[in-house]
Amino acid sequence: MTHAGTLDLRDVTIRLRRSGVAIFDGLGLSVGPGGVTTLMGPSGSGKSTLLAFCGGSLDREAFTAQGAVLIGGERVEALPPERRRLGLLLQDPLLFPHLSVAGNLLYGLPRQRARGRSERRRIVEDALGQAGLQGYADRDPTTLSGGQRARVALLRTLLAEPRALLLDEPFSKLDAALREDVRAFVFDHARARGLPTLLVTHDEADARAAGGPVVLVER
Ligand SMILES: Nc1ncnc2c1ncn2[C@@H]1O[C@H](COP(=O)(O)OP(=O)(O)OP(=O)(O)O)[C@@H](O)[C@H]1O
Repeated sequence: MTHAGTLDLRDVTIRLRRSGVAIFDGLGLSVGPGGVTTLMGPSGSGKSTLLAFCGGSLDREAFTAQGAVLIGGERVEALPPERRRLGLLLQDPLLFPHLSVAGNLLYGLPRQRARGRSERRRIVEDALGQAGLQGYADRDPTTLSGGQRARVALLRTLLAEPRALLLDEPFSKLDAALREDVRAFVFDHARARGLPTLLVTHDEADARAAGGPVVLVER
């Protein structure tokens, strides 16, 4: 199933509440279906803050924010995070330790998709097969390697059928070889599904692999 659309930010201004300093002032950007836009900039320049604004998890006690976030033309900035249908991946893949790999994968699955036990099993096996993780359904996620956890976290995000991806340094803890594999896996999926993707990274190789425009965020 594809969820083609664009991710647009319009006239986004985010200020530190205490000082009134603007971290972003009238920012606009547009990511097309399957495109990846990379945000780069020094530590503290506001990259994660911008993703939090898009995803609906901005700390409103610390920041004030104005502007629009549109997914496929629909304004979402006033919706609660779970209704924005954005896939967020962070540096540390957060898998639920009390659930199996299959339990983690099925966690965000839209209810109408997984009717019976065998259907759910098929969805899990298909997803694991795509990621080279056949046979991992019943594993305890705490026994997986970093790269395997990263893949499971990505599969879980994709199975939840997001309309766009927000990636906050999701490759930075992986060693070089694995990093290339997981990166290709993420970008290939984003392209194949037509998902617009915003990537935060400090790594120029990530930006090159993403292939899209790079936005430099200044302090
Ligand atoms: N909860 C908070 N309360 C007050 N200030 C905050 C809070 N979170 C972040 N900041 C400030 O907002 C600015 C932007 O931080 P942010 O984490 O978005 O930067 P970043 O570019 O993602 O940095 P890094 O590359 O280190 O992850 C920084 O000046 C930071 O100190």
